[in-house]
Amino acid sequence: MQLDVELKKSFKDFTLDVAFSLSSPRTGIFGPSGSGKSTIMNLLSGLELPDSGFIRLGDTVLFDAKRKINLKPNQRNIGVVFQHAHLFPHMSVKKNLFYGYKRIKLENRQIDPEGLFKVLGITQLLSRDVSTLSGGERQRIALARTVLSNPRLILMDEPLSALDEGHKFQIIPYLKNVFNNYGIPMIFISHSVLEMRMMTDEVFVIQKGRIQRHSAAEELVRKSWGSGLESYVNLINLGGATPCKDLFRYKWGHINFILTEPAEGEENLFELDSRDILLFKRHPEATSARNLLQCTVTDIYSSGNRVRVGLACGNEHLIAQIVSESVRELGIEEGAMVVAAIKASAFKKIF
Ligand SMILES: Nc1ncnc2c1ncn2[C@@H]1O[C@H](COP(=O)(O)OP(=O)(O)OP(=O)(O)O)[C@@H](O)[C@H]1O
Repeated sequence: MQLDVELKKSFKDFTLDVAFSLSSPRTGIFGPSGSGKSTIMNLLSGLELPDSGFIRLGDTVLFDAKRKINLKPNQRNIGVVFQHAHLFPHMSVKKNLFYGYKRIKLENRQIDPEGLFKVLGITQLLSRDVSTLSGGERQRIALARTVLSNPRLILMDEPLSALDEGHKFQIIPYLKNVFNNYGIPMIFISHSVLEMRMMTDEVFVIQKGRIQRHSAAEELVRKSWGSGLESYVNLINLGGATPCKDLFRYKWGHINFILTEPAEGEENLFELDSRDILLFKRHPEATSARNLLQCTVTDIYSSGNRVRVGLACGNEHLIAQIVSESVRELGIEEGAMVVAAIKASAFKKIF
């Protein structure tokens, strides 16, 4: 699916002026509060009228100021998930879900509801009253309702920001499942670097109504010193574990990791704080760290007295954060060989 956009919109004290084309089906729009993220969503979905420009989705022109084309929101076939799930409070989950579905033309009902409910893990919630649901459950219902309308594109406007950290991480696998199962392209808005990294492949960075940068999500995170993140967090997807004495062995490419945490199923996402990776020039003689990896330094980013060191361990990549004094002492430069030491307890399970 191709989306090409060129839009201008002025409010009293703010002007949005953006032009972009999506090349990835999982794209993020990232920027600080007031930068114009929601305005872009509102223009794309047809809730706001642009002053000028065009929006093309595949071969359909949704808006073209010059040609005076402006499809109504319900003609655009774009689904929107907002920060707060707008559900009918007096109806059951099932009634909420089928309220819109029944109004969809038969030929457009291409999503099997039962299958979708399984993918989103909401089958057991169907008879519940909406008022009894948690925030994360409500967002999954809102997403199900959007997907049932069989949209060509889903816009997610800060869908996780109203959730606490625990619920946020619980819902992310469901969002990914929907994407993996139905392949509906999505634009994900957030000012969280971590969410960008987990939910998107490429990111448009917007500031003061203009697109400042277009980069891979991973690149954004690696360079996001100024975003308030104290340190970089490595996200590591590991399969099932085998017990190893009283610890657990996981495979990561050709590497074996020893962790304190057991696996739950065949997909386990762990975070590893870049500050929890110690670097040595040579293999240390004796250490309490259970994981010692021979790595090549690939990148070095400095900010003040802190330095992020990109490491290649075979085909896998990690980022360590050390202080600039250590960089000098260890003679760390691109291409240098180092040994990374990681404690078994440094891996924290997200889901
Ligand atoms: N209808 C409107 N009338 C006047 N000003 C508006 C209107 N909608 C948005 N704005 C202004 O446009 C600017 C961008 O708003 P927008 O909601 O797009 O930002 P955002 O990046 O989504 O912010 P946040 O992350 O806080 O939601 C803000 O200064 C906002 O006050």
